[in-house]
Amino acid sequence: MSAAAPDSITITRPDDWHLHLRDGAPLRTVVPHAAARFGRAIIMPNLRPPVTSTQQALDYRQRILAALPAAAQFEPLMTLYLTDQLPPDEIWRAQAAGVVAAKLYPAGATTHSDAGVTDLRKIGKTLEAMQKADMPLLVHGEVTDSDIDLFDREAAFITQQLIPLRRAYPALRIVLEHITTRDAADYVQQADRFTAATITAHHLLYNRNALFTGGICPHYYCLPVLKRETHRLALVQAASSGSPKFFLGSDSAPHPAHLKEQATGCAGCYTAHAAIELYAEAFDKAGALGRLEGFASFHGPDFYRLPRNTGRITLRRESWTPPHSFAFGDAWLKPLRAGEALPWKLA
Ligand SMILES: NC(=O)N[C@@H](CC(=O)O)C(=O)O
Ligand SMILES: [Zn+2]
Ligand SMILES: [Zn+2]
Repeated sequence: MSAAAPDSITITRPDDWHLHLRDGAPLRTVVPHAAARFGRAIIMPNLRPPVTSTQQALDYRQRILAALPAAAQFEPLMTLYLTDQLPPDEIWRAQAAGVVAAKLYPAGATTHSDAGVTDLRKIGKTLEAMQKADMPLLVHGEVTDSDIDLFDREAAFITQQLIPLRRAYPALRIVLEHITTRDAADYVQQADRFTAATITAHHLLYNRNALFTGGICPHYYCLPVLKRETHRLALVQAASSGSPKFFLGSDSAPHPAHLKEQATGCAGCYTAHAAIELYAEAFDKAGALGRLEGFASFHGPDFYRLPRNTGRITLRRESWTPPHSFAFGDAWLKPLRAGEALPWKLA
């Protein structure tokens, strides 16, 4: 085939800069999926109870490592969950112990965010410590105000919260996580070098029609929710632009199928079983496979100031079909594209 549409692509081993692994028995399903693809992953701290101390992060890290297959080489990069009460000292303790970032969940914005921050003014001292320690702040960027339309909550967060935050802590490295709108892509693109964003595979592949095609489809429901096509196109453009501000964060967020399929189904799409394959599909569709390596393997470590991985992975243009479910502790997990063919396969 021509160079424009190769049948295989070999790239530096990628990393996942936004990943939910959960805890307990489900780790045995989720951790091997991530470790087969990625060298490292930023592990989200929204457990119940949340990971709010250095010791909890270190203990959680051990449980993740214990769930790794024998030959796997995978480094979980741990994060702290910010609350109104997190003492600034904890930032220094965490950094000394190798915790790489802290996560801002506006209280009530998403899954397991009830212990999150109720008002940014309450965590000023902690943010100051982070800026001084040069520890990145990871942000779920949605306002929680019920007066704001659900589809506008990311754009409102940028104007109401992020721009003032950016101004108040100019040297704080901020990652706007899982961006879903043209507004966010434009904001990050024009922001300074201390600001970056992650983009999920599902937001590159789908618009909000996926939620309602043929009936309500809870396995496409995540937060921030899928947006209209113009936004998806802006995300594809940002991800494949070559800009170092955008990098891979799958936001693979497993929930037992019965909790997604009930009357109030919970938010989160599971993609860890095929994450890099789904990104390859999105980049291929955009005619931008040549830009996948920068997005998946270089821009993240460069922003986090970590070395790039040295190993490589190969993806082949070869159809395969993810199973209908995976065991998930005592329950079942339904992966994205369950039972539907994917065009790219990990060699
Ligand atoms: N993305 C989601 O829809 N859900 C995530 C939380 C989050 O990343 O906001 C989860 O933990 O389930
Ligand atoms: Zn989030
Ligand atoms: Zn997430």
